[in-house]
Amino acid sequence: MGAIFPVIWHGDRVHLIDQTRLPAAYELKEIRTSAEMATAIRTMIVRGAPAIGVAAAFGMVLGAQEYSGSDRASFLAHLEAVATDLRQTRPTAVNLFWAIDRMLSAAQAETATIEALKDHLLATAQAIASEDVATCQAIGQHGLAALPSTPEKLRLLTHCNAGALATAGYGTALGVVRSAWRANRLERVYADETRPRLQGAKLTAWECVQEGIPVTLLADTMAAHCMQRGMIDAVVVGADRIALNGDTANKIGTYSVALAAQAHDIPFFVAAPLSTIDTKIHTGAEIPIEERHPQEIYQVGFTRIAPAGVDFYNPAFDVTPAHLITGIITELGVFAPADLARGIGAA
Ligand SMILES: CSC[C@H]1O[C@H](OP(=O)(O)O)[C@H](O)[C@@H]1O
Repeated sequence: MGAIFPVIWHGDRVHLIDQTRLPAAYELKEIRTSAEMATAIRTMIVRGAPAIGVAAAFGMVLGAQEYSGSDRASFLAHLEAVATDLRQTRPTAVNLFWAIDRMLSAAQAETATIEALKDHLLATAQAIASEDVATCQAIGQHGLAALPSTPEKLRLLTHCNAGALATAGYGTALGVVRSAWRANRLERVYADETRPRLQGAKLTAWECVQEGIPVTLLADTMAAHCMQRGMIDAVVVGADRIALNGDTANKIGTYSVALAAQAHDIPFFVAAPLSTIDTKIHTGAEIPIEERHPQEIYQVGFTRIAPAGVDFYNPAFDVTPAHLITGIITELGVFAPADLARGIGAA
């Protein structure tokens, strides 16, 4: 298999890799309406912060296609309604809101006709996607330069899936992995399975196998043990929202990995595009944490693993405080958390 692109524009509709079917089956889900795109994001057919933003951008294009009138004001009102639906799909990944806002800004363009404006919206969504692939490749290169210089071939641990499937292509944390592999600087990836949705087992392991990258799958409880045994040289994870002080929201369990990395003096990197940095918030305490259905915890496949009468708590993300993060790898370069705001020109 060649490069992986989870969101593909196809004439007048979108084809999504159905990530709920991997690794058992590689299936494309056809999305023809903005409502179908909202459902696809909410049900994690497409997931991953940048990928959610790209999907929402094309959801706005589909929404524009659904308008058949000729009045600009009512067209813009229709787009705002579509944006509201898409905004309500998932609360944590700021890329979703960044992409929707960029599409609404594009809708303010002065064009001769509504049809020309629809074309402009499509071009904007396509730009968001192509820019994200280039951004991930830049993150990969900056991340490669930031990794420990020894050993020659590194053993990297990652959590969840911050790969091509979680972006427009190439990946953020897995973008660093891909760049290290292609530079002959990688021995193997240790992938946390990442309960409850198992993105590590189902998606990261799949991406590594597709690319021939040696990968060891770990139960989430094993990361600290592997660090204690000297099996891990560095940790690289993705992000869903980063505050200006560097506090980072990422998949649940990331904070635990960061604590273990600090305890064993192992570098812990966050890889994310600038579109993941929320310049409106100063600390991680302001990041909304999505809570998902308890069934994700009490059911594995078709098997219920907990008795009735049990309460559940299912936060999809946690916040790693900036002091546990060695560096934040962006397309502009790698920043210590304390330098992030100044580094991106937001100070
Ligand atoms: C490229 S960052 C992807 C980021 O999003 C994932 O969350 P989800 O699978 O729930 O969308 C996870 O936090 C990844 O690190």
